Amino acid sequence: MLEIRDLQVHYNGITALRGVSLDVNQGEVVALIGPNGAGKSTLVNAVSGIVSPSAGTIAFEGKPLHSSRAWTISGMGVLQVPEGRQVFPQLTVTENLQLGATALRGRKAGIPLDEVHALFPILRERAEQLAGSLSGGQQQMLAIGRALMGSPRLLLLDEPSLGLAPVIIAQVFAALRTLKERGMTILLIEQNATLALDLSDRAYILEQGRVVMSGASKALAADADVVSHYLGVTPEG
Ligand SMILES: Nc1ncnc2c1ncn2[C@@H]1O[C@H](COP(=O)(O)OP(=O)(O)OP(=O)(O)O)[C@@H](O)[C@H]1O
Repeated sequence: MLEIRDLQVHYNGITALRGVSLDVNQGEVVALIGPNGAGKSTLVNAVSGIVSPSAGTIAFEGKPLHSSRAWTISGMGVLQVPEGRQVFPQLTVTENLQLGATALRGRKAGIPLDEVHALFPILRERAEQLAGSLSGGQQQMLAIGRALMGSPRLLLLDEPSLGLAPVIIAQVFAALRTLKERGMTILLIEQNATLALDLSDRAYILEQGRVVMSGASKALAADADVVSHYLGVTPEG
């Protein structure tokens, strides 16, 4: 569904991606893990058209994306939940959700508001509250709900656990698991490799702009090198 080949991105002389190739198949959850500055956000920002690659190709269902604008890409159903949520603080929860539906642009609405409310009941309870007054966890749920209102064919999630308490992370990831069980295709960036490998089918590990390892998430989670480098514990521990 998504095919990335030899992708390179530079920012004013800084090389962020040095030839990354990656695939996401329909119905898969694919995780992208790696340390700070590895290039994870750059990769999803290139997919969604926020940054322009200097070389390489990105194709979604066979159609090239690498020279398309963000507006065109979101209209194709490639929808991003950005790092740091970025909800509209002066709009209500419901208004934020309604804005998400503008990404449909003629495509059929697949996920009605009721379903978003069922997934995140707090968004119904706080429907008329300004988004800026929500807690970080509630804003994360709103940011995911907003993307769902655009009926994503590919959902890009950038660090959904960032800055959240463990109990809230568990709620967010339970909702993501429900989406996965319904067959949603997801590319998930996570610094918390344990969470990412637990949810995903396959994963890529990025370091300094390169893929250093990839494979089935279960196999990676059982690999001693991955455990000691990325899961924050020693193989014995
Ligand atoms: N707008 C920008 N201008 C200049 N350099 C940038 C810009 N955005 C990212 N970089 C640099 O590109 C590299 C990759 O950054 P990126 O944010 O993609 O990494 P990341 O793996 O997502 O890390 P993080 O978890 O910290 O977001 C880093 O060296 C970063 O400093």
